[in-house]
Amino acid sequence: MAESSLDALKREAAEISISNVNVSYGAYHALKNVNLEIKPGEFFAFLGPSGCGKTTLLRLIAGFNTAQTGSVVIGGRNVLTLPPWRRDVGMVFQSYALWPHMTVWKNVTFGLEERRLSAQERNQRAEDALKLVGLEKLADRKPSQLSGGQQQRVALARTIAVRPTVLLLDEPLSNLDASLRVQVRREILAMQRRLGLTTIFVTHDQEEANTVCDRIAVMSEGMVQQVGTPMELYDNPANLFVGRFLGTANTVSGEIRANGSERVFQAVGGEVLPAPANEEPGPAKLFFRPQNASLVTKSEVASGSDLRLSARISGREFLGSTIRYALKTGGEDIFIDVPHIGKRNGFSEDDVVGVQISPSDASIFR
Ligand SMILES: Nc1ncnc2c1ncn2[C@@H]1O[C@H](COP(=O)(O)OP(=O)(O)OP(=O)(O)O)[C@@H](O)[C@H]1O
Repeated sequence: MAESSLDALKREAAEISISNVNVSYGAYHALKNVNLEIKPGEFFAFLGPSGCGKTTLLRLIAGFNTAQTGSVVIGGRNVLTLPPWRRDVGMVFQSYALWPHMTVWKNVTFGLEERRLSAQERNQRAEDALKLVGLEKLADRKPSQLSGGQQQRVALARTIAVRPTVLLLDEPLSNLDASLRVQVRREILAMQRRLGLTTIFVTHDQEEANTVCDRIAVMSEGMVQQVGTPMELYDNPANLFVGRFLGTANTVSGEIRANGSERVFQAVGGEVLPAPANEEPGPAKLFFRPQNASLVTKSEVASGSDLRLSARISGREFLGSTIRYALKTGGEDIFIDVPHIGKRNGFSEDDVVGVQISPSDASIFR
């Protein structure tokens, strides 16, 4: 498709600014003082477990929920008092919400008919939107004659045809099977990039958020826990919740103790490791990722400033390029991934080993 054919669909990308938002359903406090800045043209995710408030926040931006306090500013306008149809926001629902008795073409053009557009403009937008999602040849079909992935694309085309300044996607891939999910998420990303449209994607699947989004807000219990790029969140989680939600995490329970002006981490199993001098004494957890530690034989000495735990191997899984060892340290289970290189056999069950972690790859959380 020629680049110029997208002109009918393009708008200037809008910035979204969410400040001090609180939403309650009766006595239930669903969003607690949410603040977020989403940049023009950004592909942004609300990521978190079921019930954390993602959909509530998305519906608030769309105009289907009301807030007790705060503001939602889109492209410089506070939209909280505006009805959904005056917000210039397009939303794609998990269920697609297509009209079953209408053809694909009619589904896409229906929303344009109420707007004061010429027939030529309406047709141009519908044609461009269907081309953009690759469905121009199926315009005469009814939704029941389409696959789930195709229905999802019709829902996208219908939303894009109204030229929103912001695109909101509520778990758009959850009704698709695994291989189609990967394909459609790539298509959504390609479409988002071509239109340069500020987009918010709601998902509970961290892989989905990591692969398509520029930045992610990780949410839990109605609060934004951390905002960052996928790599920032994975490598530098702000707390245990974010660390655990974004991938396999090892935690070792213990306590920060003062040793003169120095601090140590005393693991529940008894081992004592150096800790950053600014840590307050008290219960704590040592956190690190399975691939950020190495295994050494019991007699090997820890190198440089590495932290070192003693552990016993309780199991191993051969994953091809890596071996994932399960270990027990002081009664707790941890996992260490070791690259499988050549034909080395590695460690065996019941071996007592040293687990070495560079201090820069470990965090102390409370
Ligand atoms: N209309 C409502 N009345 C009362 N409680 C509600 C209502 N809608 C949502 N809730 C509650 O608010 C909380 C947040 O719901 P929300 O749908 O925003 O979560 P979510 O993170 O999108 O979850 P999911 O991934 O399961 O869709 C949940 O505990 C939910 O039960």
